[in-house]
Amino acid sequence: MGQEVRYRVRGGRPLSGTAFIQGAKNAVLPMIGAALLAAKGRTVLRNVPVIEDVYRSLELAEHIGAKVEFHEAERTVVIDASGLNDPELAVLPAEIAARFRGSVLFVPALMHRTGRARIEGVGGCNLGSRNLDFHYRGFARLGAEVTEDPERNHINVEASNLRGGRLYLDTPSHTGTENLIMAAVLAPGTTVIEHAALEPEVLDVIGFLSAMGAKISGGGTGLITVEGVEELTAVEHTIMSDRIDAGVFAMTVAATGGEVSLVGANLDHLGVARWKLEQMGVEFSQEGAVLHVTRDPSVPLRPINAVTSPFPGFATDLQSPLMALATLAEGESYIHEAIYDGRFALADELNKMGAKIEVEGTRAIVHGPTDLRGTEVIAHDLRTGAALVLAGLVAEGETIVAPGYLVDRGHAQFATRLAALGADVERVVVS
Ligand SMILES: CC(=O)N[C@H]1[C@@H](OP(=O)(O)OP(=O)(O)OC[C@H]2O[C@@H](n3ccc(=O)[nH]c3=O)[C@H](O)[C@@H]2O)O[C@H](CO)[C@@H](O)[C@@H]1O
Ligand SMILES: C=C(OP(=O)(O)O)C(=O)O
Repeated sequence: MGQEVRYRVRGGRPLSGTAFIQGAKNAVLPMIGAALLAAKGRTVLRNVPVIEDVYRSLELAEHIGAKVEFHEAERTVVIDASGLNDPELAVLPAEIAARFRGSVLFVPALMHRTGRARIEGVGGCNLGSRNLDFHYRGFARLGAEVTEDPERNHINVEASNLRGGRLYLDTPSHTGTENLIMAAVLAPGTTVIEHAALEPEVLDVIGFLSAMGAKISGGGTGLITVEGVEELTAVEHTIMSDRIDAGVFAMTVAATGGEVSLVGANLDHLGVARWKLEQMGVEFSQEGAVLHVTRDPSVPLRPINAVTSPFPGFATDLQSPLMALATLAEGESYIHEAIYDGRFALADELNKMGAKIEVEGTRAIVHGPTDLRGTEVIAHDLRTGAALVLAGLVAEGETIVAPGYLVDRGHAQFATRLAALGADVERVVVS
């Protein structure tokens, strides 16, 4: 039997001090995929979060022929993709690819560098249905042949002759936008993508690709135009800070009370989450690249209504910690999950801790305030895990959150960074 990671949390301490916000998971994963588009040279990525999804992504890059170095102490990744040209290796095997969502972001590099790709599985958080039809339909409109092998559950992509085309997304898919841009950057001619995502990570990826020599305009407007170029160059890039990590830390301070400085956090990147937290009683002040978060524990938190939507709307990835926070607010909070049809697994876990949450379809009513009690709870996905750690920090007694691997997928040194603020939390490895 392998090792299992758990988070052991004891509640009751206010937080204070400084937390360092990690580099963005949802920016580094597409950038590792984008680095593979450079046929020569070495790409250097800085401010890389030391998280499980990055390890999986680098394993996958090596598997298809790239050379990678992860200098963890320096949070720096070096990628040499000059060896990525063997069509026999153009396979994303389920044992790696099915463990994280970002594996789908390797398809454009495989299409351009080897002319083909076989996808044996794509993972990610289990949040209900998570289709990839926008990606595959877009690749097909650029000239790829995409076929499904339903018996083996594989997708085969043949892409010897990609060219620009007119593309659209039914909804502004985050990785869908990144993937279609990456498929277009080396395709001769002009590509136009309508209804593109506006997330800050998408803009960071566009900045990275542009530094590599790609010609992309319209980032942040919803209508992106890409002029295909012949080659891209390996460059150095510093990953933006992770707005979801920042949001989780801000909500944790909101829960425990206290005063914390978040180094690298950008209030503008929180979108509507900023206004919702302010309505609940959190105070923010941005001082250059440091965000101060304060919550007076003697003033009760106010309840909230929130509906998740693409940026700058309330981020679905912050919906779980918001639900945990709402259990402490004085009154009823209403949460509508409008991105995913299965992202309320947290409610039952919080109810085990004494919360009173009713779920009907994609809507939840949180009846607060409740006194949470520590117990053993299940992290069904990455943000459920983080939200349960948050709940544990205000619960009476001890809370055990497992499997911790899911938290480690997206939050680097989570326990260490919380403990530096005074929290009683440990990451425990059991065999
Ligand atoms: C690695 C990464 O960046 N992950 C983020 C990314 O996921 P991801 O890019 O997978 O999320 P999308 O924006 O694509 O998904 C949004 C919605 O569109 C649907 N859809 C998407 C693509 C498609 O081809 N067909 C389709 O129907 C999905 O099922 C979902 O309901 O954005 C999500 C929404 O902000 C975040 O929760 C994830 O943290
Ligand atoms: C849903 C998430 O990630 P992924 O898309 O990588 O599963 C997340 O980060 O909360």
